[in-house]
Amino acid sequence: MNTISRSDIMGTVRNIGNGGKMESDSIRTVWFQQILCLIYFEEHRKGIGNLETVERIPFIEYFCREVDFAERPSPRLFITHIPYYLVPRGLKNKKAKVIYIYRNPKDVMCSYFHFSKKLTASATDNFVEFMNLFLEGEVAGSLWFDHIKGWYEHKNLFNIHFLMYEEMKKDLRGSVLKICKFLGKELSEEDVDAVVRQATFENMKNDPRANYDNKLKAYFGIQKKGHFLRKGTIGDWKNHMTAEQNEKFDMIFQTKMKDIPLKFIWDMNEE
Ligand SMILES: Nc1ncnc2c1ncn2[C@@H]1O[C@H](COP(=O)(O)OS(=O)(=O)O)[C@@H](OP(=O)(O)O)[C@H]1O
Repeated sequence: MNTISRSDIMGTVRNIGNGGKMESDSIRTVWFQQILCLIYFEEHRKGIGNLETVERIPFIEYFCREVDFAERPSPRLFITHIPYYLVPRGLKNKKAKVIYIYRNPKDVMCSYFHFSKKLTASATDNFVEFMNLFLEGEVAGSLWFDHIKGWYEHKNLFNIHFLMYEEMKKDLRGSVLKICKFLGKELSEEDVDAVVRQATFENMKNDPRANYDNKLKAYFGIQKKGHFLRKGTIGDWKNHMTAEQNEKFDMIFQTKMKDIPLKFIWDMNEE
């Protein structure tokens, strides 16, 4: 896919070390996928039909052997975790819109740790080891810091909007309205209510079209217990990291992110 038409949207969610979403890339990724489906597809919003979100909005880089991107009807919506330098060149003409969803990297790391433990080929079940791998970029998706810095430092090449997972969590309705505004989508109050209701963690967790429970085995060979939608909170890192680990993480974060003026939220009570 080298060209992208005017109506194309890529989301990139960079929730986890492996996360990124081209507007349409890594909040978390699956959350944004659901929100876009609810915004764009009336039947999804109304609960008619059983198409899963990943069928409506495919990944650019995974599970796409059966997908002919060029033939997809407009609006062409995609999600991805890939770094800015690997995206289709056509995105750089700014005709397609990109929404980059990012999450505080301590929660990204913890979420990724639990996801990774479910993988048949899990790198490690040990959090300390995982943290070292994460901070060295030895995880799928490579180094979180490089991913977000790459997109941010090259933002002028794209028609891109950065959105924080934590903001979505604290004000889902306001975030849905921001997304609609950026995308030029006008929804009735009732439709916005329907989007927000079905995009909450609890409702999404119980929505087989959106929760990826069916996909864990099919896509990742995962047979272990647990759900893809695990906790969906802000600050779970406090349940994982020691004071010493936290200090180490903060020092690395401050060094690597010193020139990136994006806001981060680390705690549910933080404004
Ligand atoms: N609706 C909603 N509300 C709040 N949080 C949500 C929601 N949907 C998904 N999630 C959380 O997103 C985390 C998974 O991120 P990704 O979808 O980016 O994963 S992946 O990159 O596609 O593997 C994972 O985070 P953790 O729960 O902390 O593990 C999901 O629970």
